[in-house]
Amino acid sequence: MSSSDELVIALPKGRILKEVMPLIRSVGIEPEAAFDDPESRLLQFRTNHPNISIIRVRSFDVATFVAFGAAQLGVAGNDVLLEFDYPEIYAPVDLDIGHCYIAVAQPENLEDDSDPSHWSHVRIATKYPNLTHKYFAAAGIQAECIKLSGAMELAPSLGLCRRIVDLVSSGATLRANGLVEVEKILDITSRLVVNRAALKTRSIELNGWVEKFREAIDAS
Ligand SMILES: Nc1ncnc2c1ncn2[C@@H]1O[C@H](COP(=O)(O)OP(=O)(O)OP(=O)(O)O)[C@@H](O)[C@H]1O
Ligand SMILES: O=P(O)(O)OC[C@H]1O[C@H](OP(=O)(O)OP(=O)(O)O)[C@H](O)[C@@H]1O
Repeated sequence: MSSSDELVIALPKGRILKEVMPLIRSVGIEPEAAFDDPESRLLQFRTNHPNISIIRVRSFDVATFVAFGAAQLGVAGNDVLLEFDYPEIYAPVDLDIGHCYIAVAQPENLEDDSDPSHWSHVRIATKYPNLTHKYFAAAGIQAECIKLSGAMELAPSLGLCRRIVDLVSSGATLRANGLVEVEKILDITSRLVVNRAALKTRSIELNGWVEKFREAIDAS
């Protein structure tokens, strides 16, 4: 499957997929049966539109596939978009799904100064080193980031660092691991993303899909 009029949509395969699929279906895109078969090892799926396929990848990789033009459309959280900050990605529609926020957290029994405005240097475990670095730099604080891919909440109790920057939704993961939120950084939702070059060369087609997603959100 690769011709110049093929449209590839990159979707995140993790927790957000079950919120994404009703939207994909509401704009009239239905993947082939293998998409819902847990035994299937397929990674690219045909749809009811002969020129449209769906790939299912890690949420960070959605941004990379779209930025490099390997996929023309996708769905990604603004956590991922801000972390990469790819100029090639345009994010025109807030899909109003994947609601959570990014926060700084630390052990509830941490004795030192927990007022961020008093810090000059912090060591932080996070999946978002660029975003974390920029956030603290804006406040004149140098952040030394230790990149993890998940389970950040383990880092303080095992002595990797004292603080983490991670996503929070219900707060249950922080609580279960003896951490408390110190500062909220940013609200997060998932966005429809488009490769900017493709938007120029295939503007009627891609703007048409952008409009359909907008209408689906407005109607929901
Ligand atoms: N607890 C949460 N509640 C709501 N949305 C979340 C939550 N955690 C993450 N998200 C959103 O979903 C996206 C994907 O989540 P996450 O990075 O945790 O992936 P995952 O489901 O663990 O899968 P993978 O690591 O394989 O990509 C995040 O980028 C974020 O925008
Ligand atoms: O506030 P809560 O409702 O507990 O949600 C927050 C958790 O959800 C995400 O992790 P996820 O479950 O996706 O696992 P991960 O550690 O692999 O990213 C995030 O990284 C937090 O750990």
